[in-house]
Amino acid sequence: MTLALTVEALSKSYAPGRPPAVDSLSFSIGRGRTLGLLGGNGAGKTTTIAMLLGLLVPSAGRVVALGHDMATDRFAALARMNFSSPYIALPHRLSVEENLRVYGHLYGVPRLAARIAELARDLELADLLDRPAGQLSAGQKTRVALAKALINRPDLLLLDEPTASLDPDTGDWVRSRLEAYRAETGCAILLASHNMAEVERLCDEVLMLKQGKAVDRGTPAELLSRYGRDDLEQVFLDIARGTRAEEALA
Ligand SMILES: Nc1ncnc2c1ncn2[C@@H]1O[C@H](COP(=O)(O)OP(=O)(O)OP(=O)(O)O)[C@@H](O)[C@H]1O
Repeated sequence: MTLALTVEALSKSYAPGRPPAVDSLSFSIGRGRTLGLLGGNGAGKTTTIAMLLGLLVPSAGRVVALGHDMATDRFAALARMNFSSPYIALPHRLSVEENLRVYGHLYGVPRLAARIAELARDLELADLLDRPAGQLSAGQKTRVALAKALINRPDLLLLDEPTASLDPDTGDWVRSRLEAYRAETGCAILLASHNMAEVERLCDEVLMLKQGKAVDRGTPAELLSRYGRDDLEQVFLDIARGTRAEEALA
């Protein structure tokens, strides 16, 4: 399998004397595959994604994205990566189209007007293109964030809570768009999510994080069988409450 992302013993300490936010994390994602990064609040998911994007400097470890070492060669990888996070606001006064144009230029997208038209059609954004980004509803903003995340046709997509604050129907629609994009392009996806049904649907493999450490991993089916549970929500609770993961790994 060709690997899109390899992470080796990645760690981040924000302050000396405090436990690391991410503690010697290792995993890989193959082309066309989706890895779910799961963990409770403060488990280290956002910190991990920020290091993968080069926004935070790791305290230790190595990241190789799309064949490029992020410590020495990150701009070559970043051109073929993208991300979506509900915590990063789009410039408010710019219209949706202006936002997409700015990001398209940042990523050096060829034939940008045609790409924006294609995204507007695929993501049903045509009616929003003239609207200032700051005036959109949370759900509309999430759709624009998805357009921004796909603008450069990434081969590696890092998604932090891509369907947070969406109603079930719109959330389902976003998941379908992601599945279609992955099938069409072979894009690899890292998905941090608190939505267990979403993780079961989209992820080939799941990594469970607790206090910055990987405490369990496997396909959704393997985790269900290992914990003797019917759904990932119950597995998540077992791990979060700390009763079963250690036994399962023993
Ligand atoms: N800029 C920062 N400075 C200091 N500590 C930080 C900083 N950002 C995050 N942390 C700490 O690092 C730990 C991991 O936080 P992180 O945001 O990565 O978790 P998360 O899994 O994304 O959580 P959530 O699900 O709540 O978004 C937490 O203890 C948090 O308080």
